[in-house]
Amino acid sequence: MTLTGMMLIGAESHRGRNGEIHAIDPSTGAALEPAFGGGGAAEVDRACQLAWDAFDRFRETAPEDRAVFLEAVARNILDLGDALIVRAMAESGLPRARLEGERGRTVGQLRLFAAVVREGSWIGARIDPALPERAPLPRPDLRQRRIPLGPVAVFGASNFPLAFSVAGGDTASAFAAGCPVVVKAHSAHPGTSELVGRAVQAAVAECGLPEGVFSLIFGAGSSVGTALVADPRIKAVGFTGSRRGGMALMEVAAKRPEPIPVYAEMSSINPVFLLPAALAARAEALGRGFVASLTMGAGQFCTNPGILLAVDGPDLDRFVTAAVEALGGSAAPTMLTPGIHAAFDAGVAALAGNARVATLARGLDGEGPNRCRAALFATTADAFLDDPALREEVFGAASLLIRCPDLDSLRAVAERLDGQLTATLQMDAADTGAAAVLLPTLERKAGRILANGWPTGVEVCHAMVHGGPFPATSDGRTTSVGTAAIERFLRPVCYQDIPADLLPEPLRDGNPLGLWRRVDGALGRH
Ligand SMILES: NC(=O)C1=CN([C@@H]2O[C@H](COP(=O)(O)OP(=O)(O)OC[C@H]3O[C@@H](n4cnc5c(N)ncnc54)[C@H](O)[C@@H]3O)[C@@H](O)[C@H]2O)C=CC1
Ligand SMILES: O=C(O)CCC(=O)C(=O)O
Repeated sequence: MTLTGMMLIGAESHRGRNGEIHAIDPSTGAALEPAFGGGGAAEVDRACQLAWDAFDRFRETAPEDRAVFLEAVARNILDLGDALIVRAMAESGLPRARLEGERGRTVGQLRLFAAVVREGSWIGARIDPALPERAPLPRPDLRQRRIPLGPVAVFGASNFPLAFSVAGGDTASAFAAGCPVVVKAHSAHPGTSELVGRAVQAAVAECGLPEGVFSLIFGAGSSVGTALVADPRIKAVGFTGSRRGGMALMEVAAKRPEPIPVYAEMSSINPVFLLPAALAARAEALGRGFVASLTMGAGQFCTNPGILLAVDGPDLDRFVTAAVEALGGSAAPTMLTPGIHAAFDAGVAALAGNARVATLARGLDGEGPNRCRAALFATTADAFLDDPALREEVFGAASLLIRCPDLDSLRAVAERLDGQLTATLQMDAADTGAAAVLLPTLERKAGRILANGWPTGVEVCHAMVHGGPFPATSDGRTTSVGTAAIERFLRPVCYQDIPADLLPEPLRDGNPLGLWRRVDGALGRH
């Protein structure tokens, strides 16, 4: 498929006239063809109107039809073949194996949501039949189901050009819920976005859905994103990116005459607790495992292990020796964009220049622009507690070890952490007591707590939580990965004494869709 540089507004291709966006190959710094025309208020207005016009029909599609649509998107993405991978490699600097894996995850995610839609428990059907004889007052007939919120604005993330972008988790879960989607493409990978966007657009047509189910808009700067979130026909937002960007969009959403939810996944430093018995038993292996997790993908994961906490002593020194050796030999991969590289270098320079922070190791330097030289720093618990700057995310392969005098101090540091996507315990059986003391704190701080693994690598499944209290996300009640992500785009409606022939199918007597329903309190397929 030849790239056109055009936006996709419903069924049409449309060239934007608000400036030009060129992808940059971060490994060379060269601009890639074609130029993508930026959108503006007119394109946002048209896409939102089409999405609104599509909403009532799309939301009432039968579960089977919506599932078939999600599967068609997955199939069309695969049908793009190697051209998609080649373009994504050029635009992101990410290696082939990583992008092929990410494509598998993206397609798997769409198919998983198709299965969720068919299974139907997301509808949340509840029926409390009327009790006309109840004294002192009769109970009316009450039936509840969940309906989609309305058109959703999705912001593609730079660091996952497939799995968190045009047809990524936000889009898949919004479609599954029955929401039309207007995507604001990330300017770092416009070609990848157009290719995937065309795969979605074709699936909409193949499935006979209204064209407004999907649109894709380009735009440099903040105006397209702001206009999209401000548009009254948009009813929710999915975002993965910087804290500054997420907060700006939350503000736009909150200031609307009708405020809307923004599900923004923003910044996390993902503490790893190296507990004493685990350190004593396997300090060297932990050091190497940590560096592998830290440096994977140039550390460009929001789940990257950005701080380590441990009680100071000889076992921690063994860990440091192993980590320093591994990190000192780590190659310098290309980062996603010149901006992300510059932000990484600035964050590393700030840590290196902090008088209370020691530089333990730097990775190898590399040829060419935008290389990520990994970095490991150390500080004390007191310094960490005193200096809020040490709690900020440095996006990329940089981490800070906090040497604590004892377990009480380690817990005090944990108490002062901001909200996190993950918290990791490296522990042996003899650490169970220390872990039990930390656990309530970690539950309050993080969306996912792991033992004896590393936080990078998020399984797409039913039990996953990829979320957490602010600032990890704007709404810690939800997840952006896994099937529970559908919950973000639904709200309950109760039908009281509504005549049977007006009731939506999921709530009709006889359970025509064969759903799991809670009838008079009892859950069953009735
Ligand atoms: N926590 C995470 O998962 C991630 C964090 N980042 C952080 O974000 C930094 C910049 O990377 P980007 O991926 O470009 O993220 P970004 O937050 O700058 O941009 C993401 C998207 O939001 C839009 N946007 C940003 N600010 C906006 C505003 N004020 N109004 C309207 N739209 C706005 C952008 O146009 C883009 O489409 C990185 O250096 C890193 O620190 C980046 C990727 C993932
Ligand atoms: O590691 C993953 O699979 C997800 C990470 C993520 O959401 C991110 O880096 O933005």
